[in-house]
This record gives sequence, structure tokens and C-alpha cells, in this order.
Amino acid sequence: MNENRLPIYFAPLQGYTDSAYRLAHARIFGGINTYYSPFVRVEHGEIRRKDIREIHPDNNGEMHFIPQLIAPTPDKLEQIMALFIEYGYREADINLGCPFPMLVKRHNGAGMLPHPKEVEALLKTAVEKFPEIRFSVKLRLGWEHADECLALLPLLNELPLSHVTLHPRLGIQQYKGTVDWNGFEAFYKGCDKPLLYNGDIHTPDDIESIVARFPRLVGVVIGRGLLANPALAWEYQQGHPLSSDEMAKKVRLLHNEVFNAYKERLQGGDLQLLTKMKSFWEYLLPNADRKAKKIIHKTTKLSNYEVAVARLFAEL
Ligand SMILES: Cc1cc2nc3c(=O)[nH]c(=O)nc-3n(C[C@H](O)[C@H](O)[C@H](O)COP(=O)(O)O)c2cc1C
Repeated sequence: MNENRLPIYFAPLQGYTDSAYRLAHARIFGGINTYYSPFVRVEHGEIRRKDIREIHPDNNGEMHFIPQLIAPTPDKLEQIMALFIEYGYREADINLGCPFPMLVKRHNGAGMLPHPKEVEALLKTAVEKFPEIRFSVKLRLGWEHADECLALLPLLNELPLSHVTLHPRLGIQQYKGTVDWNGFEAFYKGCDKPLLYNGDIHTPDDIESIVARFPRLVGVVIGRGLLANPALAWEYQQGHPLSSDEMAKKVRLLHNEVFNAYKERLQGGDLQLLTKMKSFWEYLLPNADRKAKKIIHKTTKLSNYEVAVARLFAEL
């Protein structure tokens, strides 16, 4: 990896960056310093079996991988941490940014940002009860107000966190509207912890201009931009784009590896496999053959899917 370039972290995206995808991406495209799991949570008193399987070290290869958790209370955090520790992890990321209404109303993720005392109880429990773990935090500007993150700065600065990632949107924006550069700048100025930027990065130039504006950043976290162009991190690290032939070859490989992994793992038949593969294509190659993408999106038959994918690949 080029030492003059910032490390790129692959953002967690529930339903997209599962272990099959992460493994295939790391092997075929690379360029990533760290992969996160989508958040693990406690549901009806238990951690979902699927989430447990997803973070198992056997399913995460050799990559630098940090499991992420979301919890509304210290006891739930402790329950999840017990699993992370059982699996040998020494790093964990705490989600304070998820905007999904069902979770937010129980003060999970961005739903906790307007309640600094709850954030303090959660984070202090983490660092005090698990001193052997390097914790990081991923947050938004706030739920409704951009100064909610500023109110948390004294706490974040005081805790022994390995890094902080800020996505400069409000929870109420979900993933829409523009990112708030002034809001990011205000947090950047007051943050003493190693800070990573996250949000709406789609090209190596986007990374360069963010790094030029915020030279103290220690990395950038990219989600949808990497799903759209899985070579983005590699291209930034190398300083040039992947040739279109190489890209076509690698996307095929990525598709086939993910498809085969899902086929082996999923037990819900063709329809479940099809649903997963539709997600795979949702952000990928936004400029690829439109008709083929529409068929992929609409079809209820795996055979139609396979024809559409062959058509799409033929056009690459
Ligand atoms: C469908 C979806 C699922 C997501 N799941 C998670 C998650 O599990 N944990 C998390 O911290 N962020 C999650 N995010 C937020 C992303 O990690 C990232 O912060 C956000 O998409 C902004 O970055 P981007 O513009 O580079 O995609 C999710 C976003 C989307 C769109």
C-alpha cells in the first residue's frame, strides 16, 4: 500500500458488506486497511445466530477486521463484548450513528446522541470493563441538531479510544441530503482523537480534496462508493484507475465468489438467493447496462437473473 496515502476503511453496511462479500472483496480488489462488520445487536435478549456466524473468525480470513456493536444500555454492550472476546477480538467499534427509526426510538445508534449521559454510561462501561480492548466510535453529527456531537467531545477526548469516525449528517436525514462540511469542521477542530471522515466519497479525487481540507485525518471510511466501484480504494492507493478489462474480470470474480458463497450458506432456496443477489447489484456499477440491471431488479426467477447477469457482463 502507498505510504503517502491515507488508509481506507470499508464502512459497514447491513445487508451488503457481509462476510462473504468482505472476503471476496479483500481477495479480489483489496486496497482496504480495515473492514468492519455491520452492527451486532441484542434482540429479545439474544444475539442473532446469523450475526454470531458472520463475525466468527473462521468467516473473516486474514483481513484486518473490526466487529461493530450497537447497544442502548451498558448491559447489552457487555453481552455483545463477551462474544467478541470469546472470538479473540481485541478491537470493537461502537455504533452511535444508525438512523433506523425502530432502533433510534430505543436510544440505539443516533438515537442516543441527544442523551449525553447515556452515551457516557455506555462508553465508560466499555473502556472500564474491557481495558484490554481498543474501542472506536462511529457517530453522526447528531440526531436532530449538529451540535449534539460537539457536546460529546469532552467525553470522547477523555476516553482511551483508538479512533473516532464522523459521518457529517443528522440522523433525521437518514442517508439523504448533503453532508454538512461546517458541521464536520467544527468537530474536527475540537477532536483530539485520531479522526476518520465518512460520507459520500465516490472517487479518488473526493478523497484527495477531503484530505487537503482536513490534513489531520488518519483515514477515510467509504461505504456506498466502494459498493459502486469496488476498485475505488485500490485506485486511490495506486494513483491510477483499473483498466476496464481488469475491472470486468474482477467484477465477474467478485460476483461468482459471492454468488457461490450465498448458494452454499443460504437455506431459503432460489428466492432467498435471488434477494441477496439483488442487493449485491443495488449499488454496483451504476453505469452498467440499464436494461440488464432492471431485469435483475425485477425478476422472480433465478434463470432470468442468470441471463441478465450474462448480458450485463457481456457489455462490460
Ligand atoms: C443500507 C445501509 C446499511 C448500513 N449499515 C450500517 C451498519 O451496520 N453500521 C454502521 O456503522 N453504519 C451503517 N451504515 C452507514 C454506513 O456505514 C455509512 O456511514 C454511510 O453509508 C455513509 O457513508 P457512504 O456515503 O460512504 O456510504 C449503513 C448504511 C446503509 C445505506
